[in-house]
Amino acid sequence: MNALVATNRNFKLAARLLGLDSKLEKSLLIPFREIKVECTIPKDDGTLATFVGFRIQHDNARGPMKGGIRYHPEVDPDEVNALAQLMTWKTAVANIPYGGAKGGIGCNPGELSKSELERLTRVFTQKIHDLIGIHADVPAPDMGTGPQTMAWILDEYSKFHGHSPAVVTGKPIDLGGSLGRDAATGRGVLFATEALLNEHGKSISGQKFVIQGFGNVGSWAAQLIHEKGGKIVAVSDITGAIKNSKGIDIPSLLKHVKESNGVQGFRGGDSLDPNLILVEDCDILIPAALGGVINRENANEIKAKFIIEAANHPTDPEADEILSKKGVIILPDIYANSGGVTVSYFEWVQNIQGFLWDEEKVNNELKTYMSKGFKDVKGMCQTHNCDLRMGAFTLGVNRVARATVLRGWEA
Ligand SMILES: NC(=O)C1=CN([C@@H]2O[C@H](COP(=O)(O)OP(=O)(O)OC[C@H]3O[C@@H](n4cnc5c(N)ncnc54)[C@H](O)[C@@H]3O)[C@@H](O)[C@H]2O)C=CC1
Ligand SMILES: O=C(O)CCC(=O)C(=O)O
Repeated sequence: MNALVATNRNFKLAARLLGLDSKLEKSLLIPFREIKVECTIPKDDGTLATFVGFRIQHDNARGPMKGGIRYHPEVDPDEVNALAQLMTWKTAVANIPYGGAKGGIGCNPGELSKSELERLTRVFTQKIHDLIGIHADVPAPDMGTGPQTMAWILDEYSKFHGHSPAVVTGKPIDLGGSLGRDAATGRGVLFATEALLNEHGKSISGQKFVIQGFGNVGSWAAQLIHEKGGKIVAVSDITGAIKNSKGIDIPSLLKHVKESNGVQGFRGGDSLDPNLILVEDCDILIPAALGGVINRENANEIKAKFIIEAANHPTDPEADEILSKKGVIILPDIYANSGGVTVSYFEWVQNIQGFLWDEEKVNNELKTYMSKGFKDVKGMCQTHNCDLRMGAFTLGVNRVARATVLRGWEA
C-alpha cells in the first residue's frame, strides 16, 4: 500500500477515536507547505546530472518543523509526505516542542562520489535555505545521509544567514553536534523494547532478535541489545543477510561491516536469502531499513511475537490486521524510533544555550523521555481501548489538535 494512503488511514482512525471535528481533521492532514526543487550538479567527469529534491513541511502548531533528509533512489513525494506527517505525530508523542517535516533527494548515494554528494547537498540547500531555519524547520539525517551531510547544509546555510549551528541536528560533534546523537535512535529502540518487555514480565537477555537494516539505527540497536544479553540471530542490509542460531558476535560484525561496507561475506554466520529475513524464527523482529516491508504478502509467515518499528512505517495497515489476529504485538514507529529526534531536540537546545551536555546526561534524559512516552501511549490505549499504534496516533494527534485549536483560526 502507498505510504501516504497507509499513513492517512491511521490518522483518520485516530481522528475518529478522538471524535475530531472534520474541519480540524482536514487542516491537520493537509501539509503546511510542499517544496520540490531541481538540483543539477556537474559530475566528476564533467557531465551534468539532475536530481529532484523535496522538503515537505507538514505542521508547525507545536513548534518549528523537524525531520530528516533522505537520499535514496525510491524517494518520491508521496513517501516524503507520509514521513513528514509521521514526524508531526512523533514529535508530539515524544512531547518535544516541534512540528513535523521530512526531505529527500531521489538519488543513489552509493553511486555518487563524496564531492558529488557535497555539490548535490549544497545545491539543495541553496534552493531551500529561505524556507528552513532555527525556528522554522530544522533538518537532520535519515537514510543515506549522516553527520557529514548536515555539516555541508550548515556551511551552505550559514553563507546566507550567518553561523547557525542550530539549523540542523545530527551534526559532527566538532560543529556543535550532541554527544549521543549518533547512537540515539538505536538507544531509544533499546529503551522502548525494555519498556515493552518489562510489561510482559520479560527482559532483553536471552530473547532472540532479527534485525533488517544495519545502518545507523540497525547497527546501534544491535550493539546495545547485544551488550544487554540479547541474542541477535539474523541481520540483513542492502548487501545480503546472515544468520547464526547461537547468536551473531556483533562487535566482530561491526568490524567486518566497517571494512567491507556490508554484512555480506561475514564469516561468523551462514548466509541467508535477504527476502526471508523478516520471516526468520525469533522472539523480536526489528525492521530498521525501508518502509512497507511488512505487508499482506509476508505478515502471515512472521514468527516473531513482538515487532519493534525502528524504521518509519515498515508495516502496512493490511499487515497490522493480520498480525493483530495472530497476537503479534507491534511497538509503532512514532514511539519506537523517537529517540533520534528526542536527542536532536537536546542538540538544538544545547546549540541555542551555547552549553554542551555530557553523554551521560543525554542518555539519562533520553531514557526519561522514552519511559514517559511509553506510559503516555499506554494511557491512550486504555482510554480508547485500542492497540499500541492507535495509542500512539491518538496521543500525537490529540496534542497537535489541542495546540492548533489554542492558536486559533483568525486570519
Ligand atoms: N537515522 C535516524 O536517526 C532515524 C532513522 N529512522 C529510520 O530508520 C530507518 C533506517 O535509517 P538509518 O539507519 O538512518 O539509515 P542508514 O542509511 O544509516 O542505513 C540504512 C540501512 O538499511 C539497509 N537497507 C537498504 N535497503 C535495504 C533492503 N532492501 N533490505 C535490507 N536492508 C536494506 C542499508 O544497507 C543500511 O544498512 C529508516 O526507515 C529511517 O527513516 C527513524 C528515526 C530516526
Ligand atoms: O532527528 C531528527 O530531527 C529527525 C529524525 C527522523 O527523521 C525521524 O525520526 O524519522
